[in-house]
Amino acid sequence: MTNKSLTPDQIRQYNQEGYLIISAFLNEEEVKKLYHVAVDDSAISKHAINVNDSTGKRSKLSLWYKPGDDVYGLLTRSQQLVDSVDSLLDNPASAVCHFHSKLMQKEPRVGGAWEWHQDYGYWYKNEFLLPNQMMSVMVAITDANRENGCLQVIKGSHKMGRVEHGFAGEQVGASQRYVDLALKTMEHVFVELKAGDVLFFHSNILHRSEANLSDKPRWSMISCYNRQSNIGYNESSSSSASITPIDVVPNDALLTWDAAGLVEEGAGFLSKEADVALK
Ligand SMILES: O=C(O)CCC(=O)C(=O)O
Ligand SMILES: [Fe+2]
Repeated sequence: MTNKSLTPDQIRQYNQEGYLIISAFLNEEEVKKLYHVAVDDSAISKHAINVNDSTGKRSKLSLWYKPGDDVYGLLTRSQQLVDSVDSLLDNPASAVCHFHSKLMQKEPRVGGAWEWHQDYGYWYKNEFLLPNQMMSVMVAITDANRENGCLQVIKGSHKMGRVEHGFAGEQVGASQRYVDLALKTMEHVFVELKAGDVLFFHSNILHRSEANLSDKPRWSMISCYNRQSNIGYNESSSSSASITPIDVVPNDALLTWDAAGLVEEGAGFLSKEADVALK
């Protein structure tokens, strides 16, 4: 990680398009550490939730609320990541908080698709009122491309505001009618990332991903951020986490601190039954 602030141009681009890619956000050593810890992490595999797509293909994800002193937490809490988020979220007077993080494990030939949705389509159900104060950050742990099911976005669709969501198999998806209308005038972008690249995206941007039909895994970590000023009134599992300012750590913590995988007790893993948005 470097110590570079986002430029006014990058901030403008995020506001205009609803997403921003920063290439090589992590250096090679950082990616390697993250990857090796992730694939060996027994807490991650033990708490993995299977989510089927509409064709029955299975995606695995592990989700936790409290960013700790493990490698993921140190990345989520790093000065560079938190400062970048701070410069993109609305209401700079209020502190940046962590809503939840998840490790997305799209295994070769198994990893399923994600339907078109807005993350705020879920989070609205948690009764957060202010979508401009929420965002997701995807860190590519492996390369992500068309072959292994990279994320796709509809550029500028965050400006539509929240779209109606309903069930699509086990997942919650955005109204197909509104997706179709958006695609008439807005660009459909495949967000291909190299391991170590980071994608910042607005809580209301429409996004999806295809199944992984390749023989390469597609692993990524997604951290979701919120402002302290944005209360999730129906957010019990993390009631305090999402409005507790992040305990920021230096950028070099990821490499220099003695950090490994997730600690079972501290993280507060999600079980499928417990989540209002997955139900
Ligand atoms: O990992 C992906 O391809 C998309 C996952 C996603 O959008 C989500 O979990 O909200
Ligand atoms: Fe999403």
